[in-house]
Amino acid sequence: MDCCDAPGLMPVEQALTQMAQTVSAVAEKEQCDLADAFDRVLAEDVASPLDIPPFDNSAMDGYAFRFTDWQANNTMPLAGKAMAGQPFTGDVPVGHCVRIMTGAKVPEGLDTVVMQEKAVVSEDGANVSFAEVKQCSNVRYRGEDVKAGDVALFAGDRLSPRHIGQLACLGIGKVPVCRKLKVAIFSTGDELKLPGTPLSEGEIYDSNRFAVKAMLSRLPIEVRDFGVIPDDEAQLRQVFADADAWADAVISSGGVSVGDADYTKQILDEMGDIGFWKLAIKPGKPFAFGKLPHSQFFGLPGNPVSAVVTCDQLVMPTLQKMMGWKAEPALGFEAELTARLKKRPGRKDYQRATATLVDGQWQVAGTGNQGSAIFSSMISANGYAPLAAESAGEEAGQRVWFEPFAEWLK
Ligand SMILES: Nc1nc2c(c(=O)[nH]1)N[C@H]1C(S)=C(S)[C@@H](COP(=O)(O)OP(=O)(O)OC[C@H]3O[C@@H](n4cnc5c(N)ncnc54)[C@H](O)[C@@H]3O)O[C@H]1N2
Ligand code: MOO
Repeated sequence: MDCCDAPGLMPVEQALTQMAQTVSAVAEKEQCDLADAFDRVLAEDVASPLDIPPFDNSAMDGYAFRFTDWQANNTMPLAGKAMAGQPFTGDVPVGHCVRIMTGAKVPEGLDTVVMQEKAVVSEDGANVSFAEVKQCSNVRYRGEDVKAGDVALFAGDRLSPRHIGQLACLGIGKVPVCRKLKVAIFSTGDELKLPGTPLSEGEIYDSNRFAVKAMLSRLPIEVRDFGVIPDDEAQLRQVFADADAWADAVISSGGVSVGDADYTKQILDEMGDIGFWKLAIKPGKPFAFGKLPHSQFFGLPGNPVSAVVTCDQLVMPTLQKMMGWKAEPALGFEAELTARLKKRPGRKDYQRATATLVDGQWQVAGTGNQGSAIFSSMISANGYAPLAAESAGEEAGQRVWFEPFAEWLK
């Protein structure tokens, strides 16, 4: 399908759908200690092995008794103590109350707890009176949070601190997780130098590999970095083969355009299948997706902003699916634009933008020069104002959609 004024270019949404349909989730599972499970992707539904809470317990520090005993006599002798972890043992005699702490098991047969602030203790400490009592108050019942057998967490959940807390509540020490995805990365280009080394004329620093590696490191992914590969067809072919033999996904940057040293397309064509090569996205039109003999291939454009934005918008959602992670769509909101955003119709444009809260209202402004080599446009931004392919720019005062940067860009 062509995209309006960008003939021959596939729309972003179509590309995302095609990629999602092409890839599948890693099949291998492993058992992981709870202590190491943070950030991993759950491979199976987890049903609770027990009721949570496992026993009726007190929600307050106070006194427990039978409501009917209190109705008979609102002053009751103390029969003993129930502490968290040290339950009251034996039977509570009729007409008696028990001193109880928050989290302590409510003794057998008792049904009501009154907080200590609402109790009056006799001078000798032997009796306690309660003026006002609501039946069954301040008791947390067995299974009221999660019942044994209920599915508490689902296959495809990425284990956040909240999920880790839930697994711990359930007493689960070993967690079934998906194997970590293996992703190989490399940059291509004779002009690229390692940061920290001096530049000769015509050279620049390799920024894409570092940015992409940092993004991948935010997810449960094993990254293998093949470094910078010069514009040499034979070397490039060897790296493609080595990366493919090891990885589930290979991500290169540079060499996907039409320049004399842009060998990537030719190699992918020979070794595997090209899914698509050009998209109606800005920045990042020459973005490649394809299949190598063993792995999926993503070819990021060389320009640094294009590389980061296409990795963020196209590669990361596809890797999420490969990781087995059933991720939610990105959150966003509408906000007022404070200055014009320039754009030509044709490609969906991920304008780097800053959202600011002014007098309780969100306002959005672009970050200036949106050139695909202007990396500083990423730095003052805290998200995107994505403009639809057909948009011819947006005026100040209009409301635009704003998407905060995903966790891996922060
Ligand atoms: N005749 C045409 N020329 C170009 C087109 C086109 O359609 N026709 N597309 C332009 C667009 S859009 C982009 S984006 C780039 C993509 O080019 P490549 O992916 O082939 O990348 P290179 O040519 O290797 O590099 C482009 C640019 O980016 C710099 N670069 C490359 N790798 C890195 C890196 N790892 N870190 C930092 N900077 C990098 C490189 O030095 C170039 O300046 O093509 C346009 N040209
Ligand atoms: O990918 Mo290019 O972003 O349009 O410079």
